[in-house]
Amino acid sequence: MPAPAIKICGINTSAALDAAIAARAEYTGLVFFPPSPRNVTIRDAAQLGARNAGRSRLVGLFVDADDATIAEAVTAARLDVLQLHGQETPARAAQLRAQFGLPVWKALSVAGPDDISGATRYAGAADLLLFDAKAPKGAALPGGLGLVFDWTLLKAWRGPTAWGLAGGLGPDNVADAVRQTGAELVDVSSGVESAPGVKDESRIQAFCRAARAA
Ligand SMILES: O=C(O)c1ccccc1N[C@@H]1O[C@H](COP(=O)(O)O)[C@@H](O)[C@H]1O
Repeated sequence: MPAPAIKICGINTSAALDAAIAARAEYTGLVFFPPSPRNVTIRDAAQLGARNAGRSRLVGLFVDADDATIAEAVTAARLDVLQLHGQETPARAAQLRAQFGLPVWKALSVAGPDDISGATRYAGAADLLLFDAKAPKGAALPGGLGLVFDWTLLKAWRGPTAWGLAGGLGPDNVADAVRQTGAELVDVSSGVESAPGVKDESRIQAFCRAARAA
């Protein structure tokens, strides 16, 4: 089984970006969602994009954002990928892909078997599906909560679209997650932090090492 690609999300400082790149994460993520403790301003995003300078593929995370918000972020940070983490429909995903000419990753909340089977509706609209745990009703954020879902549900996944695993991953469970699911990509945010929004360099390194050793 090939090692999964790795995305470290919620990068909001130069030190965190450098740590993710040093640990050879293929993707780094910037959160453009003001309620998140990981939210970056356009000014931060521009600085991080310039510092990244193509060393990792930069993913912009949006939650039901409008076109102007996405356009400003794409330009400022020189984003490589759009991650849609809200209620975006297949039509909206396809429209954003065409409009910005960038790959689109659609995050899907998983709580039961229907959430896996329903993902096929994004075939042809999204370039990658990111299966994440469903946030509880009333949660402040739709992701980044450190919640794990039942990975055995993924055994039923039969779609044609590339996919990745997110939700409650960390240095201690990522190898098991990869072995159990065969995920092509793993995505982590809170599991490599010392506090919400504060990335921990040693946890980033441990996560990447464990994911590759799976
Ligand atoms: O990280 C956030 O603050 C965030 C905000 C809004 C939507 C998604 C968010 N994070 C993404 O959620 C998953 C799982 O995160 P975690 O590893 O369980 O903390 C991941 O894709 C994050 O990028």
